[in-house]
Amino acid sequence: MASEGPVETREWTLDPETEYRFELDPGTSLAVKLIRGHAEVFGAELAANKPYLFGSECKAAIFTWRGCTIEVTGQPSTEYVSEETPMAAYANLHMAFEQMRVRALRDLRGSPVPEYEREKPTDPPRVLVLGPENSGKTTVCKILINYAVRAGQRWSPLLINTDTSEGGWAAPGALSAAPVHSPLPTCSPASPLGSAATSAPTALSSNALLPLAYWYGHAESKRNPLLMERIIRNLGENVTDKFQVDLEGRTAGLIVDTPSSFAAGPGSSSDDRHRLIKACVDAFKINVILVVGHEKLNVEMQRAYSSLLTVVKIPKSGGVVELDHLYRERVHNYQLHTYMYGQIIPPPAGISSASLGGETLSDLVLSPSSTVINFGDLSIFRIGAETMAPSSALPIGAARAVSETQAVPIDPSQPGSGLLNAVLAVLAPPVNTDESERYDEEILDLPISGFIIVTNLDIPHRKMTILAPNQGSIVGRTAVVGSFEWQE
Ligand SMILES: Nc1ncnc2c1ncn2[C@@H]1O[C@H](COP(=O)(O)OP(=O)(O)OP(=O)(O)O)[C@@H](O)[C@H]1O
Repeated sequence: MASEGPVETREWTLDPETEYRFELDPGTSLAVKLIRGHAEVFGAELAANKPYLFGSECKAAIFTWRGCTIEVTGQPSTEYVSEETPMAAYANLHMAFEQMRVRALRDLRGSPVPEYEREKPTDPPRVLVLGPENSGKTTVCKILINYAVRAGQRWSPLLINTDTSEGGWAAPGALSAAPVHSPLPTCSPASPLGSAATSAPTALSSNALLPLAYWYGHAESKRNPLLMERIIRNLGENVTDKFQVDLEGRTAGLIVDTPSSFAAGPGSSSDDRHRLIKACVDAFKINVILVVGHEKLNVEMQRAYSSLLTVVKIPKSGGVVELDHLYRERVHNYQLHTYMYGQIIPPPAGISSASLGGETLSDLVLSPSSTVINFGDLSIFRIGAETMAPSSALPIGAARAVSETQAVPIDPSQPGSGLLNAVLAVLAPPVNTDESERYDEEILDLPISGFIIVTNLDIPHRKMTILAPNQGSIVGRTAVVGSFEWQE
């Protein structure tokens, strides 16, 4: 029940197993303080008496298992309390995964196993989350990861993001993986998974994550399924290598978030979808598929995989908000700006100090550097044809002029190079000295070391201005352009 307080501050008292849901308009923010009881945001526990800030266009829920009182400052465009949440089902899932982790760790350490558990498998959970658009896949991933991190063993599960329309910890267009050591805060659409040390390792403290990221370059996975598949397999190889040396880390398992196009939707061919799901299942050695609220997909997955792994249909939350195309474009811009400039959320009136998922606000302001370089300082490529239509848009049987996984060099001095205001991923230097592998092939398999923006092209003087998160030299490096455009 809401009660009127001083300027725009209201108290909400929540019954057990209910949640306060809110949506914010562009340019507004909301501070939430827990006054009594216990509460969490997508599985991350709120500390008492500390204002948590939620930024522009955020949509989230404060859930409580046993009841609580919260104080809310700011004016959401929508706010209400819901008594119907799927949290009990998600908590049961978490418990099942927890048992799998404990069995895996016990097996690794050679600890005694109770009689009734002897026959049970000792594999940790490696979970693929599938579902249609706006079904709450990312939210389910966050909740399950946060519960694992908070559990007795303080596991650090790997969270793998294959949804390139969401930046994960890098920028939109990237696929990434990172072990999560502390709960993921849910603060703003600009950093859907919270802070990561992608642009400024020193500026971010306890929550800093160092993701491994690969550049796909587009928001839609159906645009270049071959490249997507190759990147998934690359990520998988890295995860396998990591687990081979980090045996205890392996017992925490992993959770893979996927784009909605893996589930269904216009323009995504059934063959491509199944190939990409299969690529994830193979690459990450998936043993559980979660299908969020989609009967048909659940039946499809049961048919294809039930003999190999466990397929579970889980309920969709009624709180998940439908995000339209324009919202998603705005989020891409927020994410790119956050990567360069950090996250600056003006707190609502009446809140002087607030934290954003555990980080104080000043920690989150970054200062990128703008430098002028020569055209020849950077080798720039595009993967696949210049104007790549989705496969489904090509006439049946039509072959592409340029292979989808061919790295095509771009000459910045050519008019129409498409580089002005383009977002470029600077790749890690190649480690492969094997002469037999062509360099333009190898480019596809190099991880991202950072992102830059071309803010000016001076063709007569063969120079370009680059916005980069730091002043490190990029001379001699290789960069790949995608289809994202920087907007001031
Ligand atoms: N219980 C809830 N209450 C309020 N908002 C919620 C709730 N659950 C999820 N949301 C919000 O709904 C939006 C969509 O959720 P989410 O990103 O998890 O869906 P998705 O299926 O991953 O989306 P996509 O279609 O991009 O793959 C997000 O902004 C999320 O914060």
